[in-house]
Amino acid sequence: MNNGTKKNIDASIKESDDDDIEILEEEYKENEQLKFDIGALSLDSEAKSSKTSVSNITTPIKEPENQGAVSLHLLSNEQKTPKTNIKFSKRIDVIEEYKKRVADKLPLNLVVIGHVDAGKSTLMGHLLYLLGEVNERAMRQYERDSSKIGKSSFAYAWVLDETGEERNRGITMDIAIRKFETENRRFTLLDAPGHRDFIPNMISGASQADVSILVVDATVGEFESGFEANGQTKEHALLIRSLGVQQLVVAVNKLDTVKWSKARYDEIIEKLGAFLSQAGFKKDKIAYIPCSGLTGENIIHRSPDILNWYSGETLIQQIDKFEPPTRLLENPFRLSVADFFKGGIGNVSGVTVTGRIESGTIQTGEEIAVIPGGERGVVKALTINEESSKWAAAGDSVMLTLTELDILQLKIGSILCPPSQPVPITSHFLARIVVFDVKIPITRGFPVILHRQSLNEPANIIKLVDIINKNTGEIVKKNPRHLPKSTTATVEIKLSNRPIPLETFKDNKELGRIMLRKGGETVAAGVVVDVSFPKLLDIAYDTNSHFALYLF
Ligand SMILES: Nc1nc2c(ncn2[C@@H]2O[C@H](COP(=O)(O)OP(=O)(O)OP(=O)(O)O)[C@@H](O)[C@H]2O)c(=O)[nH]1
Repeated sequence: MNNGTKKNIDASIKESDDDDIEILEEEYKENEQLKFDIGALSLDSEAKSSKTSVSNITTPIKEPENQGAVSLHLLSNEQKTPKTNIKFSKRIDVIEEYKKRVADKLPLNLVVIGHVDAGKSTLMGHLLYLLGEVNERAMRQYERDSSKIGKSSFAYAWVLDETGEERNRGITMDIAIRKFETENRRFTLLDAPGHRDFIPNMISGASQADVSILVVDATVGEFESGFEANGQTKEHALLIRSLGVQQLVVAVNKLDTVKWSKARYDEIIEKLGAFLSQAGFKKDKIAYIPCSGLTGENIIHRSPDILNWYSGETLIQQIDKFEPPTRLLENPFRLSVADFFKGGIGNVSGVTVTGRIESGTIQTGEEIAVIPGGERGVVKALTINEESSKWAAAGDSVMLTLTELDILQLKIGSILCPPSQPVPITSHFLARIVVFDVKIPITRGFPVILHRQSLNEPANIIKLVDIINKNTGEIVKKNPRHLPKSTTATVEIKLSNRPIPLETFKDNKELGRIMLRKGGETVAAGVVVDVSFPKLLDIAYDTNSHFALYLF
């Protein structure tokens, strides 16, 4: 294991706690050797992969046809076992450059979540305005235009809700991205839609986040409807925790509607606190801020006669305290494609891909492969948050213009990676999941939509392997017939239409997280344990040619 990889693993160990979702991650930390043993399904994939020499030999990896019937498919060993200890002869020492960049202010991706109409866009729009990110003229224009259509209360929300449809409907539909800085942090703000119809967009945005603001509406009845079974407060909080977000600021918003009542504030934080601990947030990683996005109270300033019972931080002071996340800088480069289009950045022609770098680094001039497919392209231009750059690193949301690449080879959710270190693709894998508040228990064959970053694909839970005691990690039942709510379990999942790029959590904690949804509700979240399914068949295996024959 190289030092960088070890550092990443150590850091993720430090972050762990002992809650439901954390239990999944615990499995990995007990394992310095990175051996993995799940009951009868014992394997030692890291040991195997570390023996694999990573050569320059690369094989175009073709996406196999639909797996309705049994089909034979060739994969290279390299694809199966990406390794991290490769030295690139890069022109720029990106890790050094990255250190210089963050020495000044730490970059963080911040997602704002919460039930529909909790006031997310208004709060963040107002915050951007108070920070000087929206100029006076534009703000006055928003006020005039919103009042013209009888929606003057939405003026601050319009800073973020930019499309006509969003403004007319008064709801956020897609993720809005803005930048702002506090004294010690440089934020990329992702404003997520609260409406349940747009949860896939919310997942896509939240999967890019390091930290989060959860906005709750303090209005009598509104907090309650966001918090009940069908409300998005709980679902969003569970989703972001499952996506690896550990630090949370809860904005107890619209306190103006309850006359700045301390009793109401206390009631809300008590109810939420109990739930958030269950959802896996550590108490010392959650901060509660009383505020009003509409009046601006306690965003940057506080009037002592309004919140006279509160002496804590303002919203800005609190978010300035978010801690730096662990970036997988030394892992192989991985970018999950969030979107793509024909045309390039500036004068460069080509195909442009947007997404977040999940791990590793990239610089202009480098060659990448698109998985699945194996199509190659060369990075000709790149921007980080719309600013031109020669390089980018894990955690950056980027646009890459690629030349020599056929746009037809791109799909949302494809992974860009170095041709010598391709991400595995799989249509059948083993995962450890936590079952959410499901009405009907999960049974064998259960159909789901699998989410991984921006990718969503139909799949089935084809085998319930075991149920695990969430406190001890021990297997309490093998081959269960069903998985009721709150169970932690190991399951086999099979993609219905096509194989997808996926990595185990221990190889890449960003690409190794999945979310399972059904009928518009999130039914489970978890981590990928093994992607080398079905097991290698001894039909043909030629160690010299670096090829293994797999049966899908
Ligand atoms: N009284 C009061 N109203 C607020 C406050 N914040 C937002 N609102 C109002 O609540 C409504 C919804 O606000 P938005 O900011 O669009 O809510 P949202 O959470 O972004 O909505 P979605 O993104 O669609 O989920 C608007 O009418 C706002 O003016 C507040 O602090 N006090």
